[in-house]
Amino acid sequence: MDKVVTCVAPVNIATIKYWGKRDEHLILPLNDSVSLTLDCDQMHAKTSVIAGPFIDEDSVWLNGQIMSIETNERLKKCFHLIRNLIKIRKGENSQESKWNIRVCSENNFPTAAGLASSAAGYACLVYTLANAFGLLDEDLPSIARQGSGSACRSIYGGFVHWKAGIDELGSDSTAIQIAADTHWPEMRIIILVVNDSQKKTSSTVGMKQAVETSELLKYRVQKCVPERTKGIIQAITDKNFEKFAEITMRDSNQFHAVCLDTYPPCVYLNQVSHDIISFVHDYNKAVGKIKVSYTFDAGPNAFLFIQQNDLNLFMSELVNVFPSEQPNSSYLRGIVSTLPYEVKPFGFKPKDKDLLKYIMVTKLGSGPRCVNDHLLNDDGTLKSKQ
Ligand SMILES: Nc1ncnc2c1ncn2[C@@H]1O[C@H](COP(=O)(O)OP(=O)(O)OP(=O)(O)O)[C@@H](O)[C@H]1O
Ligand SMILES: C[C@@](O)(CCOP(=O)(O)OP(=O)(O)O)CC(=O)O
Repeated sequence: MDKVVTCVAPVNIATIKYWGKRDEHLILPLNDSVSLTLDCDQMHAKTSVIAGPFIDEDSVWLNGQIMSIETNERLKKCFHLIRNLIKIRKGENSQESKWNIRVCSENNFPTAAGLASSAAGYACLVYTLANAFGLLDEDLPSIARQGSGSACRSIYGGFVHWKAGIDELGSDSTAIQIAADTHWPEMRIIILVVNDSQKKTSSTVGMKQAVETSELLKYRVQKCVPERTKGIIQAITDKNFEKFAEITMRDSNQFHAVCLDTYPPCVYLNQVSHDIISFVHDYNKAVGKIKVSYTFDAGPNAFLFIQQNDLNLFMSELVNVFPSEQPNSSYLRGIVSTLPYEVKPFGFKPKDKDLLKYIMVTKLGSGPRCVNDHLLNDDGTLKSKQ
C-alpha cells in the first residue's frame, strides 16, 4: 500500500438500547438493539491509515495524542481480527498481514463525552482498515463490535438492527440495515448537549454491574425488548412517527430505570435531563399529538427526534425554554436557521440561562465513506495543521 486511505464514519443513536453483555470478551449483547445513523456532515470520526514495510511499528494517534495499543485490549483485538481477515482473503503467508500499520484519527466533536465517539471511532477504524486492504465485506460489523458494541451499527446508514444472536461464538450477532436514510428523509435529530462536569460510570462498567445486580434487566431482555424491537421496526417501515416516538421514549426511560435498579445505582440523567423530558411531554400535550421524542444514553445529553415540518415551531419554543447567553451561531449548530425565533407558540416558562452548552441539529446519514482529505502523508508522517 503506497497511498494513505482516509474515511469518515458516523455516530449512531439507539432507540432500543443495547445494555448488557452475554459475553464480555467477544462483546455479545443480551438483547437486540435498533439505532439511527446520523449524517457525517455534522458529526464524524475521520481516520487515515497507511501500512507497508516502511512503517516501523503499529501506532494509533487519536486527536493528536498517541494511544497505547499494548494496553488497549479492544484496539489490539481489532488489529488482530483485520490481520486474520487479510490471511483468510489473501493467503496465510501474505506479506500484507505482516505489515505494520499507522493510524491517525480525529473526531470533529467531543471525545468520551457521552456523544458516542467510541461507536464512530471504532466503526471508522475498521472501515478504513478494510478499505486500505481491500476487505470490504459482511465481517465488518463483527470486527467493529469487538472494538465497542454499538460501533457495529455505525457501519451502516439509515436505520440499523443489531441482532443479539444465540451462537456462543457470535456468528449470528451482527448488524443489518432496516431501511436506508432516504426512506425517511424528513427525520431530524436534535442533540442537546447539557452543561455537566460530573464524571460518569462508563457504559462498559455500568452494563456489567446491571447484568450482575438488576432484576429489572432480566424482565427487559426477556419481555420488553423483543416486543419493542418488533414494534419499532414496523413503525420505521410504515413511517409511523407517533409509534416510533413512543417506543423510543419508553425504551430510554426503562434503560435508565435499569440503571437505577443496578446496585449500587448508576445515575446518568441529571436535573436538566429531567427538565428536558418534562418539556417534551408538555410540548406534545400542548400540540395534542406526539411531535417530538427523546432518548438518553449513558449521560445527561438528550437526543430528540422530530420531523422537518415540525422543527421550526419546536425550536422556537425550545430556545425560549432553554435560553443561552452565547452568540447565536455557537449555541445553535448544524442544519437549523439561526435565532431569533420570534414566535413562542405555547409560551412555556423560560428556565435559567445556559443549562445547555449547545444545540446541534442533524439528519440521517448513509454510513461511512472514503474522503480525500488525509491526516497522514504517504510516507507515514502526520500532516501538520495549517
Ligand atoms: N476516532 C477514534 N478512533 C479510535 N478510537 C476512538 C475514537 N474515538 C473514540 N475512541 C475510543 O473511544 C473511547 C471513548 O469512549 P467512551 O465510551 O468513553 O466515550 P463516548 O463513546 O464518547 O461516550 P458514550 O459511550 O457514553 O456515548 C476513547 O477513549 C477511545 O478509546
Ligand atoms: C447506552 C448505550 O449507548 C450503550 C453503548 O455501549 P457501548 O457500545 O459504548 O459499550 P461497549 O460495548 O462496552 O463498548 C446504548 C446503545 O448505544 O445502544
